[in-house]
Amino acid sequence: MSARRRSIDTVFVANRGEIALRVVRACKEMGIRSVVGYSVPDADTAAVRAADTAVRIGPADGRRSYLYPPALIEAALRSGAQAVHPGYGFLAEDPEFAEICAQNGLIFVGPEPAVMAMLGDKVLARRMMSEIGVPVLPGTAEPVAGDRAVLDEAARIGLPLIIKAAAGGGGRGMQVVTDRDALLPGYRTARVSAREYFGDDRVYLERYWEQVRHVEVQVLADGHGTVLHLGERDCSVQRRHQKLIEETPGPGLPPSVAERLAEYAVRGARAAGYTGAGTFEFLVAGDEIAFIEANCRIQVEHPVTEVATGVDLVREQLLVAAGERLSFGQADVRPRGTAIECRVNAEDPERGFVPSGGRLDEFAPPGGPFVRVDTHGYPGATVTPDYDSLLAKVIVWGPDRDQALNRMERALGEFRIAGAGVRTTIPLLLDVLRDPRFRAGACTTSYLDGRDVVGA
Ligand SMILES: Nc1ncc2cc(-c3cccc4ccccc34)c(N3CC[C@@H](N)C3)nc2n1
Ligand SMILES: [Ca+2]
Repeated sequence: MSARRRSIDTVFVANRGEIALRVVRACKEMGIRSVVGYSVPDADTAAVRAADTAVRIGPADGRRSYLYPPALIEAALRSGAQAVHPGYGFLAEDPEFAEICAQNGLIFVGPEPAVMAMLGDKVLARRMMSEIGVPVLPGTAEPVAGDRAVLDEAARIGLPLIIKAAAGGGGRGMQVVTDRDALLPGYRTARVSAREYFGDDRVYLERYWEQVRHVEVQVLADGHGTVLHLGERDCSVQRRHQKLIEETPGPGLPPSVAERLAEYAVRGARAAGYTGAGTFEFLVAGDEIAFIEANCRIQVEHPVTEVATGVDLVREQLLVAAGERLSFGQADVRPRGTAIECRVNAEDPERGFVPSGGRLDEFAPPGGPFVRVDTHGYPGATVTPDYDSLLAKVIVWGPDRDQALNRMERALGEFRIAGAGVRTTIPLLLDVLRDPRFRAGACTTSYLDGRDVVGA
């Protein structure tokens, strides 16, 4: 069934920070009116300043603003919007919110609610991918229920294993179990975390794969049967499940493995009936691949793919949401060179990465050839640690990885950020960029945990 075309002349942005500004910018370039919803502390942010209009949606507390559908829907309807862009985080992957938008005659910029619900359930997503022949790790076909089941399934799967929330994502609440005695305590902890973080305590087991790389594939699908991939992003350099550096192509990734990853992602998106921009995450070691989860949102690191391919993913999201056919095919997607993103967080690396907001007395992003900075910061802005600590994303392009890395080092060195109490992760990023092991492209997911790196 082909999507019908629906005209969008106003978009309500149900988000904040740099991604809200990113959506506003795409709207401006498309001649679409943008309306940003903001909470009290966000009244004078870059996104509010850039949007055509802005509507206050509630207090600082996310549960009564960015996470509160009645406030968001009411603001969207009052602003005359036909569509709601959820960004990432908050309600971006919440099927109920997508459903509420539809019930109120609003186009939700993302996949259908049922598709989001299926892919957002990690057990269902794993099962679907396995059924269409995509490799997954040994694990449970259902959420585990009860101590006996945990012990039996763990004996079948083997150790080490990882316990994950079925409704989870991004690594939050995961428990890695290396010996049998830690199984039941790990199971209980995982269930408490799952209930606390996601309001759903179902957990499942997977064999834990160490010394792997974390590689995700960007897909883009319209409502007329076209499903494309836009290449991969290596996200192995993370700290406590917070990605620090993302890059394309995957360093040392054999082309045959990259092709298989892309094919698996397209196969999964097509099987799920996916529409819009989505990401399929895999673990990779050598030529071994395992699917782990899918994301139904635009991701923080989407600029890496935009810079390498020249495709504006937010523009494409809005066109697909309006029922348009994609204007290009797979043969037109030709990633070039190397693109790298570093996330600059307002955290203090010297003090355990505690959030370190404050007034930005000095804020001068880098520039020069092939440097892009996506940020909501500006001189005089106050960065509130009320929400997340992401302050800026520095993305660079180079004809090869070495030149891109040199450019990133130069750009980060140029970034001037100062203010009372404001600290950022730039020093840590520079350390990583200068680390010969990172330069050699040999980092696995355990790199920053102090556990070492292995050959690519
Ligand atoms: N069966 C199995 N084995 C190893 C894994 C390794 C990761 C992983 C991926 C990237 C960074 C990590 C840092 C610490 C611990 C784990 C990771 C992982 N993640 C973490 C976040 C989410 N996107 C998927 N799932 C895994 N699953
Ligand atoms: Ca995820």
